[in-house]
Amino acid sequence: MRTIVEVREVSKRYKDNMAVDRVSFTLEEGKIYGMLGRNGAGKTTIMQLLTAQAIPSDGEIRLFGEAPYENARVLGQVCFIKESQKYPDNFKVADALAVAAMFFPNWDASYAEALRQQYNLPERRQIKKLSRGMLSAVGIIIGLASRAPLTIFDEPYLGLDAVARRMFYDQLMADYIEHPRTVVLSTHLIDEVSRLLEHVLVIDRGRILINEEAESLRQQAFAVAGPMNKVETFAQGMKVIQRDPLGALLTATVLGSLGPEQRHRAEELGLEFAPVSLQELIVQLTKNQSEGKAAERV
Ligand SMILES: Nc1ncnc2c1ncn2[C@@H]1O[C@H](COP(=O)(O)OP(=O)(O)OP(=O)(O)O)[C@@H](O)[C@H]1O
Repeated sequence: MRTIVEVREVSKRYKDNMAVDRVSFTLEEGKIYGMLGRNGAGKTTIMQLLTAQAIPSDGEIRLFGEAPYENARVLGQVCFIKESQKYPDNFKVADALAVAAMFFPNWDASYAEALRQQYNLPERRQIKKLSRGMLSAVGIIIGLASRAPLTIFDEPYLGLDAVARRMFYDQLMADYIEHPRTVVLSTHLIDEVSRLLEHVLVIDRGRILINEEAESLRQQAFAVAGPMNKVETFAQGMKVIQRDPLGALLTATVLGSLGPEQRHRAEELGLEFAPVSLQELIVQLTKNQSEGKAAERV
């Protein structure tokens, strides 16, 4: 797979605050990445650096093999949808879509129109008069219909209800399958998007804590469910990272990979395996790793 983004030892300093601290990673063509992390971790700053909206204090960024700054050829291939997008004061929905159509070479006008109708966005309504959720829908439509080879969504769902968010995830998946491209999704709603993510980048205090395929992350834990006492017997001596009781039943999430011996023991006890929550796993790994890193720094 072709590498389309290379970030080498990049830092961004705001006065005495290191928002991004010597970060290196690559993004490959045709993959969906999750950029995850706590508030203030540095995710938006990294996305601004990638899209040339901020300049690194140190290090180097290459997009499609070139430096992105003031490089129209590169920036036409990148679509960055951010939560705080500003539009000119009297812009209508139709104007925002018309400008996007001019900017993005792969723009699909009929797809944009179909999405506009699905999200019930009145074409002639001024953007400043849209509700919060409708404003997010404008960003989502532009992000999807741009079909940009690198599309970045920074928490694109603010104000969207659960039905509309679900619509976005389904549309993203369907359109990505037909038109593969690289997508970066930054979100706090990890469980909602976890089925979409192929690769996970977890940022913590300006550094990368986890840079791993989602599938291999999922294999780092398993969940086992059944009568409470039997689950506890099974899990003795294991690292249980979460216990979800439901009446007399318990689902325990255990860190570690599931071997044939454990599978056999679980079967003997009549226990079942359940899917692991990526969100819970990331919370736990983040906790472990940042505690480890804090200890290293002492
Ligand atoms: N323009 C700026 N000037 C000064 N400090 C900034 C600026 N932009 C970001 N920061 C600081 O950089 C750090 C990282 O912020 P950033 O917005 O990248 O985090 P984030 O991971 O996107 O957070 P959230 O999930 O809350 O959106 C924070 O400490 C923030 O206060």
